[in-house]
Order: sequence, then C-alpha cells, then structure tokens
Amino acid sequence: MLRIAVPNKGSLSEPAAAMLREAGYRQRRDSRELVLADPDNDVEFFFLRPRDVAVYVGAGTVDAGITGRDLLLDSGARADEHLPLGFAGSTFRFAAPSGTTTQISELAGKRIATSYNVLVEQYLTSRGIEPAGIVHLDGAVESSVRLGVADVIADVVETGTTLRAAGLEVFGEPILRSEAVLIKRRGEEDPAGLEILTRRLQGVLTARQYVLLDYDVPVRLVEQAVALTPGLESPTVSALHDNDWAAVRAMVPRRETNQVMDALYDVGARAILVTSIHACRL
Ligand SMILES: Nc1ncnc2c1ncn2[C@@H]1O[C@H](COP(=O)(O)OP(=O)(O)OP(=O)(O)O)[C@@H](O)[C@H]1O
Ligand SMILES: O=P(O)(O)OC[C@H]1O[C@H](OP(=O)(O)OP(=O)(O)O)[C@H](O)[C@@H]1O
Ligand SMILES: [Mg+2]
Repeated sequence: MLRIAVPNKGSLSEPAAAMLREAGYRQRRDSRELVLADPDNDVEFFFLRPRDVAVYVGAGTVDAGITGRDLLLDSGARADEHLPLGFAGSTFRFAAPSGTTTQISELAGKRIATSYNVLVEQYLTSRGIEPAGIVHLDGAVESSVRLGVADVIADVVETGTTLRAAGLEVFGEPILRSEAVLIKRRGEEDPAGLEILTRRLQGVLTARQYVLLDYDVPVRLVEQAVALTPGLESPTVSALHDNDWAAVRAMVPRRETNQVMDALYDVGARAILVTSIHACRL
C-alpha cells in the first residue's frame, strides 16, 4: 500500500482532498479522522499538519505527501518535489510599513518576523545580509510590526489583503514562488504505486487546465482553423455528411477558450462547442 501524507488543516487541506477525490481516491468525511485506508486503490492516507508532511516523507515513514513548496524547503527534510499541483499558489515576500523600506539591503540590522526561518536565513546568507535577529512566530505575522516585536516581516502573500490591512507593503523580489506540490523521499527509488498516483494527479491537472473544443469548418479552411487549435498531438478531423464541411475536435487551454472561439468564428468555423474534460490520461 502506498502511504500518502495529506494536510489535515489550513489552506492546503480542502483543495488537496478535492484533487485526490477527483483522482478517484476515497477521502475522509470527518475532519478528525487521522488515517484513512483506500484498499480499492491500494493506498492509505495520513492526515498530518501541513508543516510536518515533509518531515514524515523525509524520514521514510510515509511514501509521498502533499504540502506547500515553501513548507518543504523550510523543513530541510530529505524530500524532493515530484509534481507541482497547481493550487495554493502564493509568493513568499518581505514587507514593511508603507514607505519605510524599499530595498533588500535595508534588512541589515533589522528585526524580521516570520514563520519560515530557514527560508529567510538562507536568503539573507546568500546575499551577505546580517539582520538584528529573526523572530519566529506561528502565524498572524502581519501583526508583529504594529505590536513592536519586529521591524519587517517575511510571509506568504496571495492577494495582499492581509498586508494592506496591517499597513504593510512588499519590497524586493519575491523570495520564493510557492504552490502545493507532491513530494517524495530524496535519493530513494520511487515507491511502488507512486507512478499511478502521479498519473492520476496529472490527469486531474490536465482536466482542469484544458477543455475539449468541437467545431465544423468548410474543408478549404481546415488548415487555417487547425492552426488555431493544434491540440496536444494533433487535432481530430472527421468528415461530415456534407462533403464541403469537416468536423474538428481538439484540446484547448481553458483560459484561452474564448479567444480561440472568436478567432475560429472569424476564420469561418461554426457550431463551436466547448466541453469540460472530467478525467484523462495523456
Ligand atoms: N492565502 C493563501 N493563499 C495561498 N496559499 C496559502 C495562503 N496561506 C497559506 N498558504 C499556503 O499554505 C501553506 C501553509 O499552510 P498552513 O496550513 O501551515 O497555513 P495556513 O494555510 O495559513 O493555515 P493556518 O494558519 O490556518 O493553520 C503554505 O504552503 C502556504 O504557501
Ligand atoms: O495575501 P492574502 O490573500 O491576504 O493571503 C496571505 C495570508 O494568508 C495566510 O494567513 P492565514 O489566514 O492562514 O493566517 P495565519 O497568518 O495565522 O497563518 C498567510 O499566512 C497570509 O497571512
Ligand atoms: Mg496561515
């Protein structure tokens, strides 16, 4: 049985469960369940704190896990990213009271509050910057400056709403771009079953990122139309009862759907239909 660690709480928990469910796995009904066996799929899920997932994977007591790239790198665990999962996207950034700090070099001699000490220390060391100290906090890091325990913070930023509410402003380049990732133990052969899990999750990613586009187009315009919808390998072109027309089917990136439909219509395609993909194996 493949043993998989999954976040039990926080921003990663719900979307991770949703993705696994879409990939055909059982997921817990009660958020207090700690372990869940899915014998039909030969896997077992362990619901752990998001920050601890990499620790268990690194120790080899579970075979794989879902966590954030930022948490993985901050953990220092002997675990590596295997597949980015496309949700819980965020950046990890420095921020300070609006208008007070504009450059990374100004961090020298400052007190920096964060929940991600390792990420911050590695970043500063690589640039030869010595802060006055790093204050470790568990959360609500944005409040630390107002409450006087730090001069600047380094924290997860998604929309920036929390920073603005605290009167803070980002400065410098992002320290890291993070998202949820599937991780495995470093330097070991892939455990049995990891390939199937990976292929299933890739199937969900593809189903989320692409739609299926069908349209009819006059035969003389097929080349012009398929240039707009090249598909992944090559689009399917089928004959229609009317010999002057052809039917085309191709996968199209979901976010480009409407632009592609407009362009196809301009070329002369008609009966343009969009269908969601429920699951796939490429
Ligand atoms: N607002 C957010 N948007 C996207 N990702 C986020 C956000 N907040 C946290 N994350 C990501 O979630 C992971 C941290 O999960 P964790 O559960 O420890 O914190 P949390 O989501 O802040 O939950 P809580 O603080 O309520 O326990 C990190 O990978 C982080 O990048
Ligand atoms: O840029 P935003 O969209 O505002 O999101 C970023 C905030 O979301 C998370 O906080 P969370 O609500 O989990 O609280 P926490 O700080 O206690 O972890 C994160 O730690 C940031 O504070
Ligand atoms: Mg949080």
